[in-house]
Amino acid sequence: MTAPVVETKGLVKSFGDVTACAGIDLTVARGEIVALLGPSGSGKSTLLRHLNGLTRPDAGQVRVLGADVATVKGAELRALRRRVGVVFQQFNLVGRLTVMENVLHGALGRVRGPRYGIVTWPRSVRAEAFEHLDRVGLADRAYQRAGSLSGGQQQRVAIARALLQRPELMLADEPVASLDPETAASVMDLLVRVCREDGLTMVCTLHQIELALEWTRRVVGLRLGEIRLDEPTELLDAVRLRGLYLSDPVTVP
Ligand SMILES: Nc1ncnc2c1ncn2[C@@H]1O[C@H](COP(=O)(O)OP(=O)(O)OP(=O)(O)O)[C@@H](O)[C@H]1O
Repeated sequence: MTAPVVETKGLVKSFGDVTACAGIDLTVARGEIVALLGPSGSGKSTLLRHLNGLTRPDAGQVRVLGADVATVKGAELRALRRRVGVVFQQFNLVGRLTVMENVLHGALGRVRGPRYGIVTWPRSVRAEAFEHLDRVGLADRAYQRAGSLSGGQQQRVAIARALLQRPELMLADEPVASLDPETAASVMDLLVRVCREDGLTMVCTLHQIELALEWTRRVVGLRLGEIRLDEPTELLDAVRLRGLYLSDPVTVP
């Protein structure tokens, strides 16, 4: 059996007196497409940030692609981050640069030296970047300023940039929260499709129950920093998932 891509055991993380993760056990196998759902403040983003070493646990274990996130540092941490692509809610593109330059930034971890302008990148990397732009449907926008694109197009560029990293694990933190419903569905479709095509594992925080039900294979529901539900999507429905968002009896005034 191959080792899990993600394995947390008893993960605890607090910020002052707020406990964001209250002992999380989560195992994600290679190739799984997992949604993290739960109300605001339930710990979804904090859990996700542990998975590329942006946050370290106060207690418990976090293993990602074989690395121990509690202790990994220096070159080993950089190597882990190269293997983990991240897509953010706000796209995080450099708006004044072209679409192509933004995508090329995805290769910075494996192509040495500062790069100024597209032609300073090796031809093979440019070709690979162009392929990914084509996959996300934006080959014809390669030389346009990234800041001039719509939100949905910018997120497609961010996905192409993450793919150029050649990641094994894709993390997406509310990747469609800033988009209108139709665009959100098309970007989710793209994200899940490219992950499947490339055999990537994906963990994605979402606010929209319907998108999780339609596009992901497994839902992990968080509440107050704990996993309250972890099931294959096919066994779930919107009514059960909405239960995650209802107040706990103990917190009702
Ligand atoms: N860097 C930080 N400093 C202080 N508190 C933090 C920090 N990061 C998270 N928290 C707190 O930890 C709790 C969990 O936050 P987190 O962002 O993980 O929740 P979330 O489920 O992703 O919420 P949302 O859906 O609103 O993004 C919240 O109470 C939040 O205020």
